[in-house]
Amino acid sequence: MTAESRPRKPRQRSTSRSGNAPQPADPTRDVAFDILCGVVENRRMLENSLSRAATDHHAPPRDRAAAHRLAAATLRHMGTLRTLLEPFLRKEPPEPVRVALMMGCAQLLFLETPPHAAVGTTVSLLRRRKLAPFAGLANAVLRKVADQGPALLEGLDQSRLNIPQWLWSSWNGLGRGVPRAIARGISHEAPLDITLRPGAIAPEGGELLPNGSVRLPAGTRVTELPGYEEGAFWVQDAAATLPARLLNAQPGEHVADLCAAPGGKTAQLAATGAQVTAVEQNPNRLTRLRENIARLNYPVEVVEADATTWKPNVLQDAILLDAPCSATGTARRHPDVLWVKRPRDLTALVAGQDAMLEAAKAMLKPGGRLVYAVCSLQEEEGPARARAALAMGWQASPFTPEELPFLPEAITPEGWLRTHPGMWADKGSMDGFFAARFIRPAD
Ligand SMILES: C[S@@+](CC[C@H](N)C(=O)[O-])C[C@H]1O[C@@H](n2cnc3c(N)ncnc32)[C@H](O)[C@@H]1O
Repeated sequence: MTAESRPRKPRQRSTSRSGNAPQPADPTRDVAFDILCGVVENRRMLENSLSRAATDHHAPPRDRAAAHRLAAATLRHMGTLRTLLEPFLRKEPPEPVRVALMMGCAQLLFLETPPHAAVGTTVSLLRRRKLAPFAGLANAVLRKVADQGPALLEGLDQSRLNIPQWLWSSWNGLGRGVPRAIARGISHEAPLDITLRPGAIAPEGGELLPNGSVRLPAGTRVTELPGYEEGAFWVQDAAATLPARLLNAQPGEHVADLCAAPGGKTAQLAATGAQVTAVEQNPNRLTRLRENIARLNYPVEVVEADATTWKPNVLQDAILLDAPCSATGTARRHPDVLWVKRPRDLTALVAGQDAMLEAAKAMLKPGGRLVYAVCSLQEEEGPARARAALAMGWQASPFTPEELPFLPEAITPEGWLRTHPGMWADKGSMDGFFAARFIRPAD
């Protein structure tokens, strides 16, 4: 039974102003509901709503984590849930009511919540949120879904329904069958991947992946693993380890990590013995980066700066540019990305990526190496940026399959890296990354 499916003991009671009986408090579902309304109604990213909602509802860490998983499960199956509910709704309900119904359905169909709990808590939620007139509808609809839902699911093309049309079409360019493979990869909660500090011992129960990452079951709380406080490892998806690996930093080299927070790639670079400078602009993320580097105790210089204007004291031997992007490659960990991002968001992101590619030239020694990386599946942010870099005067330095002997299929004919959530399907999948390597030509 998952954390969010456990029947909860009412801790306090809140009285609805609609004149109904007092409703039991349920911070898990209150927080999940707020997160989902933020995504669906305001295109707000899950992480941006979570802290505020958890504070508003006085949700302790356990409820916060359960709310996160419940909201993520609803978002992961949202296309399916909308379609499945359609025949049970004679009139279009207000969007918050639909959100509550989808959350109830997700519990019934994907989280093994007992029907009485899924139905009862949804009815209570609507009453707490001044949506009491829809409580009867929710009761009737969710009871029907509990009965008929599993059979109805079998007739639905869930992979197709759970991916917005514009993303599905954009992924067709990745190859025949790839959009469906990606959709399948996204449909499961992602496991926890960690990268071990050299010489550290893997926590018990972890699976060693071919790239050296250690994979733990979804829902594992990283801070509770032995070795976390001592800095024995850091959180990093298996695919996210590849760009820094392909930069091939050497002991003593000056290496800049542009756009560094929360610092997974910074840690990888520091572990090689290179002299690493981590550049990050966002103050909140900078704090996380500093905390992570302090926990890992690596001698990294952390700089608060804009990567488009930062000037290093010495020209660098190598640069990793992990540019801000649409993050569509991380949809299995952040399914809100699917419903928050729009095609028009790409314009500003692409302009920023080009500005960083241009600026990085002046930071590097002639002959120095640059790896450009994005956790995006979008052509505009990947191959198109690699071509733009060549037009800016960068010289191509293609990756070879021999550099990734455990994943040669991720190296494209152009010598770029392309991973996606359809890869390593038998092992629990991986995030989508694009990377390309360049050399700064001699002047
Ligand atoms: C994809 S994330 C980096 C992930 C990181 N490299 C890692 O492996 O943990 C992109 C980061 O770029 C930062 N960023 C965005 N614009 C920036 C800029 N102009 N200069 C420096 N950092 C920037 C964001 O705050 C964010 O932390």
